[in-house]
Amino acid sequence: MGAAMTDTSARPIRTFHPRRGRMSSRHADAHAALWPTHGLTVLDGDRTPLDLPELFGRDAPAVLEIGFGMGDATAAMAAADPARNYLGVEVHTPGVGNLLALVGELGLANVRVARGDAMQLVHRIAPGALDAVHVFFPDPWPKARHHKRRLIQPANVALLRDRLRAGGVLHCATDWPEYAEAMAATLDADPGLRRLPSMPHARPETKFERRGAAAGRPIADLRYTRSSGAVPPAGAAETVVPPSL
Ligand SMILES: C[S@@+](CC[C@H](N)C(=O)[O-])C[C@H]1O[C@@H](n2cnc3c(N)ncnc32)[C@H](O)[C@@H]1O
Repeated sequence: MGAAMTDTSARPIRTFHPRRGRMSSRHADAHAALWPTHGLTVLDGDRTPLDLPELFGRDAPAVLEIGFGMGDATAAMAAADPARNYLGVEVHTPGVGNLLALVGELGLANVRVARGDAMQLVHRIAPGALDAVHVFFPDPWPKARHHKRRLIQPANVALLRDRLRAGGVLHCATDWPEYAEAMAATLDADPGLRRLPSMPHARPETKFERRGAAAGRPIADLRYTRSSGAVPPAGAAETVVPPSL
């Protein structure tokens, strides 16, 4: 690939908690074996276009999963859906190692694993290139002063919608009722998205879903499709962290 295109103009607001974590030897072995062929490092500000058919070695409908955690649901979905390519992106290193281990153990040829900030990666994906985007149990950031860190907010939704093909699906799930309401309001307000009936069984249960359900929290699945009509260009602007943070 040619020289990297970078945008260093803005420092992004982070949607994730910095978390420590070490890879187990199973994760480290999988990382050593599979990262060169199945891994992708996401660098802040890198705007080099990502060629999805080149990344997967084949041209097939592509699903992006943002914040896959330990990757069990990603691996299960990819195994059950070999005709589509699955690109998972996560910042948590043990999760990256775990998904790579599952890729090796299950022999998944249709999975690629990106490490870094998902919204940085999304900028590198061409408009209309994705068949689906999955955002399962994103960090709820319950305190009002942290709501700006939530992944599902208007500028991010506009960017994700722009990367979907017409008819492509944005599927979000949360166990946090107040975030579910805010998500629905944001997604309903996007001019290029149309709500679909909820289909909770359209995905496997995730680790964080199990935790939420065990704590008695209700699970909300919100599915939207990108309309085929013209939509305003994505408000791809990244916001800047105020100096006080
Ligand atoms: C609450 S966990 C849910 C994990 C998994 N989807 C599940 O349901 O078990 C949210 C995950 O999203 C990841 N995450 C949050 N913001 C992210 C971002 N901008 N890019 C990549 N991963 C992100 C976090 O590291 C965390 O692992």
